[in-house]
Amino acid sequence: MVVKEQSIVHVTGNTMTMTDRPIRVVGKLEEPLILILENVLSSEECDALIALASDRMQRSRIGSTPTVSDIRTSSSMFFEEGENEWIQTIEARLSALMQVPLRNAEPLQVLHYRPGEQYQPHYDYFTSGAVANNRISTLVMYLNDVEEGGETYFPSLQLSVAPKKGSAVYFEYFYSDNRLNERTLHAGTPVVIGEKWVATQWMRRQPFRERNGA
Ligand SMILES: O=C(O)CCC(=O)C(=O)O
Ligand SMILES: [Fe+2]
Repeated sequence: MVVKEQSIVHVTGNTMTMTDRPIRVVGKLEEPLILILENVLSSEECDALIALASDRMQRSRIGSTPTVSDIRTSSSMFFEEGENEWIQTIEARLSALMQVPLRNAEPLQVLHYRPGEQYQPHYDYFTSGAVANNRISTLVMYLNDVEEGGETYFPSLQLSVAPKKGSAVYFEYFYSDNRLNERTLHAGTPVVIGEKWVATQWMRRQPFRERNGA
């Protein structure tokens, strides 16, 4: 008998209604759980995140590596936890959607890719040594439409998600069978025409934030 492993997010039907807006489930892979979601952010929220992030972007660094890396050629920034009303509203929605308490959330990140820029295949969880409070799930939200390229690609699953403003891809990697976690290897393929803005929410296994309740 093949027993399906517990997932963090439970989905029934094609709409997730526990949040302040109806989020549509337009694609689903069971194991590892991957969801393609529409209507996660409103058009106004996407524009606001880009506007708020724009003058705070820096060339991305990988983890604590002090040097800029070719693995990720985009630029990025982090919002402060609940730093304004937009962020507060969005963070509350993402916590409900991802079914993880807000105190386990990392700060919301924004990434910007120009033509030719990409994020090479990687795991979002940390693989070096014993990590006490590792990441368990990711939501990548697309803040604009990309003319060509810039898909989120899962090479082990041969699954490609095209960016679409307000949509998102969710995946989790908290399985006891590590082969399932490893299938969440993913990349941001090079942008060919246009530019790409995404916001990423990572969740931790245990509380991570100082504020927003213990
Ligand atoms: O840009 C993408 O499509 C993927 C972003 C990503 O993998 C991340 O932020 O961890
Ligand atoms: Fe990633």
